[in-house]
Amino acid sequence: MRKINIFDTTLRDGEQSAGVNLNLHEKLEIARQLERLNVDIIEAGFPAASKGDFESVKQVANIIKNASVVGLARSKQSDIDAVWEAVKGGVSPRLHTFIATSPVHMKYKLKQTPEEVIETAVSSVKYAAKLFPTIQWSAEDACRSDYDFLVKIITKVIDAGASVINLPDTVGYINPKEYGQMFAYIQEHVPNIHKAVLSAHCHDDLGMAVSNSLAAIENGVTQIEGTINGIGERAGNASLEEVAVALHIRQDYYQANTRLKLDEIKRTSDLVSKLTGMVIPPNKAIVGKNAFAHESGIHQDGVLKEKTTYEIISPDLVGVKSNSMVLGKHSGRHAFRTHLVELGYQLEEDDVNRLFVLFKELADKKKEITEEDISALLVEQQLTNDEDYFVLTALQVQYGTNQVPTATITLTNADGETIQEAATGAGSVEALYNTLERCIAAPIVLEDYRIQSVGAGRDALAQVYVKVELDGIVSSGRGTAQDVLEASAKAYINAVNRVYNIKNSNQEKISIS
Ligand SMILES: CC(=O)SCCNC(=O)CCNC(=O)[C@H](O)C(C)(C)COP(=O)(O)OP(=O)(O)OC[C@H]1O[C@@H](n2cnc3c(N)ncnc32)[C@H](O)[C@@H]1OP(=O)(O)O
Ligand SMILES: CC(C)C(=O)C(=O)O
Repeated sequence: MRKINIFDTTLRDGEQSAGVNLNLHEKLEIARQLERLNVDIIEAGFPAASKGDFESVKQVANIIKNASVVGLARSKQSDIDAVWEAVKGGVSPRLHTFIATSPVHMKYKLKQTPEEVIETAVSSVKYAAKLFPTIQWSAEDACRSDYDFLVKIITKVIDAGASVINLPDTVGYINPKEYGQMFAYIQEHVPNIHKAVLSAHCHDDLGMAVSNSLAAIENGVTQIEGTINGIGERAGNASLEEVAVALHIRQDYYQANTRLKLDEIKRTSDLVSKLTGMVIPPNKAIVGKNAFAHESGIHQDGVLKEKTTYEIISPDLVGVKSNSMVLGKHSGRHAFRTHLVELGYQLEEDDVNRLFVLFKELADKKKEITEEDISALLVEQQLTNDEDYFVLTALQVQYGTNQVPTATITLTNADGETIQEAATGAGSVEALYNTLERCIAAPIVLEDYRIQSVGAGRDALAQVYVKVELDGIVSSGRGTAQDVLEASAKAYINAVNRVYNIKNSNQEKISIS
């Protein structure tokens, strides 16, 4: 059985999904869960991109003990230095550096000749080799590159010190047969390729990212890069849970496996979905709500007689629980704490106590509290170290079938001042958002609004995700409440607060001495 290393880039390429921006606490929470899932490598960010990115890579490197933490860098000394400063405190620091190798990227983007690109790549790997024990080098847009040019540059970067060679399908263009052939060609023609681990990194523009990753494995690749739930730039990356479960279920065919604890998959997927606001489609393989639901009579009959008639994956395998314990207003601190641990959260006693108070408040309003409610509560209350520039103090919305909806809102700003405004709209949510825009006194464009219920039942919590644009910065926000309008207001304010936090963290680009 060949061992396949899993390189998780949820925190880097995953965060490149339009509208997703995770704060430091959220990144640390995801990193801890990735460690529980047992991924081999965590790409925690691009340290040269901003002070915030630098800090989060650094903190992830400091807390993760069972995976190698890597940062991304262009072929530039300042980017490489930023990665080193961020990851050097980690147990197994790594660099991931890249340069584009396709004719279109070299000519129009980099404005370099192929020979100059080789020179840039080799000199940056040589420079990095003085700092890093492990260097991964990627040929950006490898799949649209000339294969003989790839042979030439790969041979030279391995000689310069790279020990992992990644050939990404940056634009999601290739198909499985071609991707396999490309890796076969490289192994046949690069004389020193035995000194390097081969890695695949696929995008899903044509819906082939997972198939391409599996084809790469069939052709000698031993490292797969991807993200949880397949999030990422444009149509996303290869979904790691799909790759890992495909290898497990079809070991007979692939003769390869990962180290992942597959029963941590569902929890990881839920956490990433909640924190990024990227909702999982119900029919998504492995982690979708319907992935284990048998709907039609003939299927149900078959499953009742023998599960394997229609079930190739057991829900338990990936951590999907059929029976979740229900908490209510009579539950005590022990049951609550046990529940948090089962959900994978290790919190300080003070945080447990603080959340317990909120849990009791919710339990007074809601008959049964499910795991989903607790996760929503946690995500809402726990994972924010952002500064609150605006806090919702009071909210009133008037709505009647023959009346213009009107909202009145009171906010408190960072200086402790009270702001009160009222405005109308075509509907209640529009009235609410027109009023909030007045309170914040800045032009805010609402780019996306999504609402879903947390769990089932009439008293289910409402969870709202919004995407707003303010001063050229796009940010997502979320809010949870029993009332949909309160959840809508909270999500909007959360997104605006995040814009101000991003503006602050971007003001100063890091400079490493
Ligand atoms: C395929 C991928 O996913 S690559 C990773 C994508 N991730 C990101 O871009 C992270 C977020 N990015 C950022 O914050 C910014 O783009 C920064 C800080 C990295 C750079 O910002 P800026 O200095 O303002 O440059 P900008 O982004 O406008 O342009 C990129 C520059 O890097 C150059 N560049 C691109 N890739 C590379 C590379 N691998 N090596 C060296 N230079 C590169 C471009 O040619 C361009 O150079 P130019 O200014 O001389 O034309
Ligand atoms: C930096 C590289 C690996 C990348 O993200 C891509 O090419 O898609």
